[in-house]
Amino acid sequence: MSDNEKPKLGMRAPLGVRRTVETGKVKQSFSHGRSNTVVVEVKKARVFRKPGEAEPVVEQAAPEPVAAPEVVAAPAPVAAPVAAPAPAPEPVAAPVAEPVAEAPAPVAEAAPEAPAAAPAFPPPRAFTPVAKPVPTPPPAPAPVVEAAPEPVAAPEPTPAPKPVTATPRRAPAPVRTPARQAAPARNPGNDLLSRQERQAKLLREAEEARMTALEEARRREDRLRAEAAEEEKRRIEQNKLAAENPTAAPAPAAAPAAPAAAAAAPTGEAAQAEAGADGRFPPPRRFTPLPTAPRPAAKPVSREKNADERRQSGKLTVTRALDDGASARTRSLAALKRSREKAKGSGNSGPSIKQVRDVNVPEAITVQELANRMAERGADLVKALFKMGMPVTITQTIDQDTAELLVTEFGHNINRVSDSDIDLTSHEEVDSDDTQVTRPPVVTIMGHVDHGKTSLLDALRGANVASGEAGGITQHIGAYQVTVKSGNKITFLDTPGHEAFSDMRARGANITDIVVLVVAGDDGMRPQTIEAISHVRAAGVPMIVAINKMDKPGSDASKIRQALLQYDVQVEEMGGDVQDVEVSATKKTGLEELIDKIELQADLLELRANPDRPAEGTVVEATLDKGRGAVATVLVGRGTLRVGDIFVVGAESGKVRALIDDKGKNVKLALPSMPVQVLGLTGVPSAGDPLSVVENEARAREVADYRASVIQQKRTTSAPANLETMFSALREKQAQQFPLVVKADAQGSVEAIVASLNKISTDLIQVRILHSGVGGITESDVSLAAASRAPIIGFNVRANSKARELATRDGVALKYYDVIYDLLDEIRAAMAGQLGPEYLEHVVGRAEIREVFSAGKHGKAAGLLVVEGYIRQKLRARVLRDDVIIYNGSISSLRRFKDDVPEVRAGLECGITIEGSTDIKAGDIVETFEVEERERTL
Ligand SMILES: Nc1nc2c(ncn2[C@@H]2O[C@H](COP(=O)(O)OP(=O)(O)OP(=O)(O)O)[C@@H](O)[C@H]2O)c(=O)[nH]1
Repeated sequence: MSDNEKPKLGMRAPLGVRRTVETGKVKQSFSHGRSNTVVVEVKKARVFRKPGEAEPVVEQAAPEPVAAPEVVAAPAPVAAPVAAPAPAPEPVAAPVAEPVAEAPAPVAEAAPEAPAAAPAFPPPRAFTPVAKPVPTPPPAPAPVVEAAPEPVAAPEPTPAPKPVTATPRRAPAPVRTPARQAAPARNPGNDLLSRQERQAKLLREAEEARMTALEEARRREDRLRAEAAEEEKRRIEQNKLAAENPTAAPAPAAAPAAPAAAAAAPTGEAAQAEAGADGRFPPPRRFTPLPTAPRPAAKPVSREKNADERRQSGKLTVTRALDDGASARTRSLAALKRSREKAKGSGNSGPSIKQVRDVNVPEAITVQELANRMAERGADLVKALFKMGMPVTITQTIDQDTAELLVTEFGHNINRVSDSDIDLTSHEEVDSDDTQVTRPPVVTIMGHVDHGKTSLLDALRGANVASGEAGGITQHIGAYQVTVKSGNKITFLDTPGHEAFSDMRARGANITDIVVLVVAGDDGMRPQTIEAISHVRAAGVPMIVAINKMDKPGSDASKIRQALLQYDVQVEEMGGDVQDVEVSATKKTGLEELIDKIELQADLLELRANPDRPAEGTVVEATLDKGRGAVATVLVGRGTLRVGDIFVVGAESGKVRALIDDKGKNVKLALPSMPVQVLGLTGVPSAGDPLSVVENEARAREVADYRASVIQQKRTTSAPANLETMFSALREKQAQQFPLVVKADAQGSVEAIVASLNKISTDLIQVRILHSGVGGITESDVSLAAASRAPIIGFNVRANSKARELATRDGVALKYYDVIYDLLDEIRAAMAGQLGPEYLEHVVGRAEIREVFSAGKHGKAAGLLVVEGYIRQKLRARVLRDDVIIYNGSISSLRRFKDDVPEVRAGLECGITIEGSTDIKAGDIVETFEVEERERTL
């Protein structure tokens, strides 16, 4: 047919509308049970043919659908055989304005990865998978295209393209035509079904291939790890060898490692390994990086894996949160209980062997403490005691004998301990004569208040302490050492003269060698002079009488000497053996004579002590210093006290931190008879407490603890009940309480104040000391006082700022004193004020009832004869029958011969009515009395 030849009408293909699109749904199955349904459209290429041209038969290449993103991720090798089915039945120039046309590029890229496919089929020029996913689910067009090679991966023979060009093709296909035309299926339904089956099969196979690849990757990783471990091991061995034999060449040892390292490591590291292998320097320590394992698809999920995933993803889901809980789960309570029971069971499994103990039992011990020492249950001991007929509680104290019964009952051994076993006994030791040297005498100045003790001591030591004392009276024991003209030393203790300091005086007398009794020549014997004489006598120490103030015009020494005789003190001038001396502290007369007499007395006493032994002494005074803590003034008795010595003092212990002498100088040591301030105590001891240096801190603590326990026991143990204590307790209950908190600057002051306050107490009101102590007033003192609404007494101490604030807030009265008698006077007045005024009854008249009448609504009227005093209207009256009061009230009316009278005197008769209906009879006595209100004094 020539070109000019026009087509004939009859040969033309009939016109018609044919379906150009085939649609169907494909269900995709993915890992983890996921699936996706994709609507697949199969577009048929529209081919324009010339009339009479035969329709080409092209079979549709299989792999249209597949839009799964998962599949995209599949490793490359899987795609190998993919390109195979690509050959387009028609060499169609791709550029079509449809997304389908973009497909060729990725396909072409995939091709080199599938060399196997290359020789089998010629490379496709334009493979257009005609699958166009209708976006029911999300997949975008791009992944679809990329996915193309993957599903085709299966070496599926079916899609093998048949070059089914039954009719000769026209060479230049019109550009507008689609890439190829899918062959119209003879039976579209069957075709669709078979395609879906194929699709499913392909997917399955792709999944299998992926799993195989993952498995391979895992094996490879394991192999690499094993190699790395082996290499590391080899390297360590090699290093060890090199260390053992440094001369040996490291090269041969390293050699085998090199290739492995090279294989495992990236190129740079491989080079280093080689360098190490040639022996010039030891191979560097290297860690072979391990490839990270790809995420396994469908493995049983382990907890570790979950943790990894959580770490990596950083996403929190409900499942993960729940998993978290599971991973953090600890042992259940039941498991814990079981394990405990098991442990208990195992503990009881063998026959338990009772441990026999040696139990230290003191003279008195609480049941609880004994149980602790025996390692037995307290309840068992109580039960045992109950069986013995002793119903005691666990906190009660039992004696040593009862304790022994219990100890033996429970199969232990008793070890009876007495106080002396724990406490120090060194004070009982006597130093041998050859170790002793002469020591200075300790002289205590005693006497009544204001008789000039401090002034005399001032005069002796050349200082002026008296002027600095509050109120001019001594309130502490001052301790001083004076070097006299002869070069000898004398230690003086100044005691307070006020009556409150009786204990201090007693203490002074007890630790002294000689007492100087100061009596003012112008005043004579006074109460505290007499008390001092008693103390001296009780202490059994010699006395020297110093008659002071002899410069004063009214002073009479002979009068004093005579007065002393009354108290059995016979001075030399009166033919006795007590030395006496006339002095004037202000004029400094008679001082030499006094010193001479002290030295003479000291010589007679032959005072000696061993300085080369652990020191022993007595606390003269103790205070709590703000900066230095507890400070004790100690008079060394024997031995030498040194800085660094460990000591026990009363119930306190410590280590000597510093020693300060009476002039305020730091000294290294204190010899016998020397008074020193000791720093380094754990607490404030009591004045009079003994101080002993011990070998070590443990011993010091042991003794201090023991002494503290004894004090505690004394305080808490109640006195045995008897009638006397019962009544006194009853009296105390009836009496009003006057609570107080006492704080003072020194232990002796506290003691004196508390003793004096207790003396003020009467049957009606009693001082109750809530707390007393040394040191400033603190918040805890205020809190304590506030609880009982008690005032706080500060003697030579003040409250700190916080305590002041607290006191203002809680309304606690802070009372400061520096003179003890001011303190006592004020407290006395306050106590009297709390009691209120007192009422005194004065009986003013007595009358005898002669007759009794009824007085209607006024009660009863009585005819009386006044026998004593007078009877007045409105006076208070009592009716007595046989000396027993049967009525107490007042007289409402008083008449004489029917006339109201204000008063009837003794010897006259009268009539009275008394308030209330009282059974009065003839013969009863009416007593009238007046009540006087008087201010109370204590
Ligand atoms: N004229 C005269 N006055 C003296 C003499 N000695 C002391 N005084 C005075 O007596 C007063 C009391 O003296 P102190 O030394 O404080 O008396 P004290 O015995 O120490 O008193 P307390 O410390 O309270 O026990 C002071 O005013 C002294 O000046 C003296 O020898 N002659």
